[in-house]
Amino acid sequence: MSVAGFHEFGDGAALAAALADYVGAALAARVARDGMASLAVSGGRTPTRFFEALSTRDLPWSKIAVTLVDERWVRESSDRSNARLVRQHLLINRAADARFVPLANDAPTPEDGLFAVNEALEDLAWPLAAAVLGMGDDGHTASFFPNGDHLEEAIDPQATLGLIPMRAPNAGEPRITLTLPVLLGADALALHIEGAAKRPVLDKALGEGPASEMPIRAVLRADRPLDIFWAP
Ligand SMILES: O=C1O[C@H](COP(=O)(O)O)[C@@H](O)[C@H](O)[C@H]1O
Repeated sequence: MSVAGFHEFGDGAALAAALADYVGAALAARVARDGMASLAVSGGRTPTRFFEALSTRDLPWSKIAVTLVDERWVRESSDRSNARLVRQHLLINRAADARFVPLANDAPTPEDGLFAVNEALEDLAWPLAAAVLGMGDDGHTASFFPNGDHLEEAIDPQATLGLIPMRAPNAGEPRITLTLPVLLGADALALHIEGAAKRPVLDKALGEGPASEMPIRAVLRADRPLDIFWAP
């Protein structure tokens, strides 16, 4: 286990400010070194406050590209779209100058759209400067779902594909997700968890058991530093 820091906050606002500082520092360092930087963020319900805090940070946003760690294969008009969340809550204020590379397109399935998404991702500065993961109540992260049809490939530390479709009983719609090695390659890797109900889920994930049962374990057990940001 390689948790570099467990950062606990009294509320989501304090967490959002600290996580924005953490991600902002990683982005600024990469732009200073390479002239450009990439950030991959999670969707779902949790990141809204963090996105809004990050959007106000004084960063060289025109040199920063934002993408997602995973996406539901829905149109951006759907309120299930992670891209929609990013556009509404992150690509605003100062961050409106950032370039956004979504993980979904108009193709009918993730398999049909995969090639075009991969092509778009090629333009990003790799490895990621920062990746921010979330965690679902079932212990999934990104779209690494229990019983996912491509879970084994997605969480293989030696995975050769960087992006993979995923279908799972509890995933809702078909998904697309960055794979474990791409996420672990980020300069800064954060796990953002909010809500008292998720604390026992995290504690269970930190215990013994297979990663297939709680795929977040693949990240928690990886041989690289991970910073956990938690608030009740
Ligand atoms: O479906 C997803 O869920 C997870 C967790 O979301 P939350 O609503 O419990 O915060 C999220 O990290 C992932 O990006 C998203 O696609």
